[in-house]
Amino acid sequence: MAGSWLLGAGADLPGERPNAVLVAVNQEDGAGDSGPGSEVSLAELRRLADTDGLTVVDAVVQNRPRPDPATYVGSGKVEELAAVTERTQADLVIADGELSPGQVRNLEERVGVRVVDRTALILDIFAEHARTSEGRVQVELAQIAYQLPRLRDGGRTMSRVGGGRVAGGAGIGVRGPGEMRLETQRRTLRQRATRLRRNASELARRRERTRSRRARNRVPSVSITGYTNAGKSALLNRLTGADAQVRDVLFATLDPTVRRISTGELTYTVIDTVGFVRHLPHQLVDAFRSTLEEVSRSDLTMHVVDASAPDALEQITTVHGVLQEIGAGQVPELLVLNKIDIAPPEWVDALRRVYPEAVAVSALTGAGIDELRAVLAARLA
Ligand SMILES: Nc1nc2c(ncn2[C@@H]2O[C@H](COP(=O)(O)OP(=O)(O)OP(=O)(O)O)[C@@H](O)[C@H]2O)c(=O)[nH]1
Ligand SMILES: [Mg+2]
Repeated sequence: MAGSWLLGAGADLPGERPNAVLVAVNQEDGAGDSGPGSEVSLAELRRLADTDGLTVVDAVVQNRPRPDPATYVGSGKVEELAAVTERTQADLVIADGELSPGQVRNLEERVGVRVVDRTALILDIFAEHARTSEGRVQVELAQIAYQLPRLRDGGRTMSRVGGGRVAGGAGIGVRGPGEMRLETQRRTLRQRATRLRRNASELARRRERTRSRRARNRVPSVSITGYTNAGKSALLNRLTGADAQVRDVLFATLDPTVRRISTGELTYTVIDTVGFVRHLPHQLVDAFRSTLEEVSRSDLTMHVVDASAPDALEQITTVHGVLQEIGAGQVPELLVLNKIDIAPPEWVDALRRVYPEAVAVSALTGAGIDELRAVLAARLA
C-alpha cells in the first residue's frame, strides 16, 4: 500500500492518495543550486512523493543559513506549516532533507500530523519496488538501520505514529506505539537485522559464484549506471532485446537484470541496476552493497544521462559521487547521453563540450545505438 510505511500501520486509506505538504530549508550557501529547498530539489521531492502514491498539496520553504536544531524551520515557519497543513487537510509533512529524531518529534507535536524526511520517502519507494528476495532483504535492512536510532517511547507520541509496514509486510514494527517497550522494540529490530544479514550474505555468495563463473569464462561485463529515470532499463532493452521494466517513475529498477550480448567474436554481459539520486540515503547504499558490487566489479560502466534534464550536469556529479562511495570510482566509464529525441540540441551540445567522448543516443527511437555498440566493442576489445 503506497505510503503505508510513512503513515504508519492502520493509517492506510485504500484507494485514496494521502495528501502531503513539503517543507524545506533553503540554505542558499552557494553550493550549487540543487541543495535542499532549491527548486530542482523540491521538484524532485514532488516526483518522489508522486511515485510513492502521495499527492503534494503545498510547500513551505524558508531561507536561512542553517536548519533550526529543534524544529528544522524556525518557529514562525512552524506555525505557517501547521496552518497550511490544517487548511489543506494534509495527512503528512515531508522535509526535503534529513531530520534528526528530535526535529521529527518537535514538528509532529506542533503540526499535528506525521512528519517524515526525504530518506524515509526514498526507503518507502524502495520497499514498494523491491521484487526479488534479495531486493526485499536489502530494503528491510536499510529500513531497520533508519528506524533504530529513531525509535520512540510510544506513550508520548501521537496515535498515528506507528512503525508500519516494512518491506512487503514482513511484520516488524506493526504494533502500535506503547505496546512494546522501547528496549524490546530495539532488541526485536536488532534480532531481525541479524537474521536478514545472514540471509543477505547467503544471497551475496550466490551472486558471487555467478560472477566468478563469468569471470573464469572471461566474459567481460558492462554495468549500466546513472541517475534514476535516465533510461537505463530502456537502454538495456534496446541493446539486448531484454524486457526489463521501463516506467516513468523513480527507482523502477531495484533488482539487477543481466543480459548477454554477442557481436562477431565478442561476447559480453550487460547489467542494469538501481538508479542513483541526490542525497541517496547511506542506509540504502550500505544495504545494497552486494547489488552495487556488480558495478564495482564490472570492466566498464555505461553511465546513462538524461540529456533532456535541465540539471543533467549535476546529476552526472551526483552519480560520480555515488560511484566513488561504492568503490566503483576506478571502473572505466562510457558516458551515454540519452533521450536525444526530446533533449534540446543545444543542451546535448553543451554536455558534449564538457564530455567530448560521450555517445548520444535515444533508447526510445534507436538513434545512435549502432555507434554505441561499436564504441562498446572497441572499448572492451
Ligand atoms: N523520450 C525518451 N524517453 C525515454 C528514453 N529512454 C527512456 N525514456 C523514458 O524515460 C522513463 C524512464 O526510463 P527507464 O528505462 O525506466 O529509466 P531507468 O534509468 O531504468 O529508471 P530507474 O530504474 O527508475 O532508475 C520511461 O518513461 C522511458 O520511457 C529516450 O531515449 N527518449
Ligand atoms: Mg530501471
